Amino acid sequence: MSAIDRPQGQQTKHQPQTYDSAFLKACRREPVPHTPVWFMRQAGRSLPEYLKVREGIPMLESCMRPELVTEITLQPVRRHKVDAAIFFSDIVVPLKAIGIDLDIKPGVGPVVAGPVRTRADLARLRDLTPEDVPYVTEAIGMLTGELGATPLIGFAGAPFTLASYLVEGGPSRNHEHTKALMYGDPQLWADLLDRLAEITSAFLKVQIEAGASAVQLFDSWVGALAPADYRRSVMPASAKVFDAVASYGVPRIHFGVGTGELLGLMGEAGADVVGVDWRVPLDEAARRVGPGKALQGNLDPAVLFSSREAVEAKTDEVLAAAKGLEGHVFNLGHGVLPTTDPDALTRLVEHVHTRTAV
Ligand SMILES: Cc1c2[nH]c(c1CCC(=O)O)Cc1[nH]c(c(CCC(=O)O)c1C)Cc1[nH]c(c(CCC(=O)O)c1C)Cc1[nH]c(c(C)c1CCC(=O)O)C2
Repeated sequence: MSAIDRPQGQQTKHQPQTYDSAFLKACRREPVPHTPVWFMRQAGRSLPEYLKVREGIPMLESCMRPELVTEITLQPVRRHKVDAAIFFSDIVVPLKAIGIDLDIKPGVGPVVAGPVRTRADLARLRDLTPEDVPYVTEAIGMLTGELGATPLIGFAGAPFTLASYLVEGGPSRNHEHTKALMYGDPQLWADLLDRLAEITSAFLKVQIEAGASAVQLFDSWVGALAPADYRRSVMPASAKVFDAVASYGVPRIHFGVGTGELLGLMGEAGADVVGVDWRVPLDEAARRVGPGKALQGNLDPAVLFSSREAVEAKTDEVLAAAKGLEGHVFNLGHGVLPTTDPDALTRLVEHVHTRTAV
């Protein structure tokens, strides 16, 4: 029996009242009253109310203010009536919390002052404890009170994607330093990923213990790897993260971009729900992932810039491909693009709910 099949999460401080939500039911592959919907990056620049409260506050600082985090996390739930909230934070927050000198530059992304490329650099990655991120525990406590029956999704960056930022020193198209380390010094690479798996596991545990009802592990850039390299050099670390949180019984979602060839392995790593970008239709994704897993996805976020009719037609295509799935959580194939019309997102939620209502 896998952790997710257990009748009720054991230490469900994580909100027993969310247990019967459509989102958690779909993750558990149980029948749902309608297909649940949430959007990666649903909080953020597409919302005028977000831009207003963030004015003059740097991104990382905003992640450390529990009241602001609570407000920003709730904004898309209020506006769009999505079926789940995602905690407002960033994948580099735990790295910052253990003392890595980094910043999030607007329009660029995370930038690391001293890249991690040697064994001496690795020693800078110390363990994360709950005391390093008190603002996370505090914000989630506030949020679960406000959210009631709506589940909160906690998240973290997967070891490969975090390593890519640390080794490159910032965002990268080709991940050349990262791959140089992975192929050139496999032992140092394995040790780095293992260290990151421990930090990531600790960060997810903090969120679950504070009240998150599900977690998503973002391996956004792992689609840069071939399956054999993924299996050898990445999967053990990602599997370690999934194992570390298995006993909580909360659904574990795994997502990456351009991962069509990796979907089966990403499921095998230990996910209960596999996220799919828009490049592979969900029926084909289900064949690649195999039985016993739910899928999440997968409308191309750029489709939201087309006409209402076109958005509905493309959404219906996604829903048709999802018809026979054991469990489906509707989402975009990647994050909401910053210039998306928020009304298009609200209409999309309503459309999916109406079309799939039983
Ligand atoms: C790769 C990655 C990062 N961060 C994240 C990922 C994985 C998801 C993905 O694949 O997109 C995860 C993330 N980052 C943020 C969230 C918030 C929750 C949500 O989804 O609503 C989540 C889930 C807030 C954020 N994280 C960031 C913003 C934008 C900063 C701002 O609003 O000023 C937000 C809302 C900054 C960030 N942080 C990162 C990037 C690439 C950027 C964008 C840089 C830019 O275009 O300005 C690293």
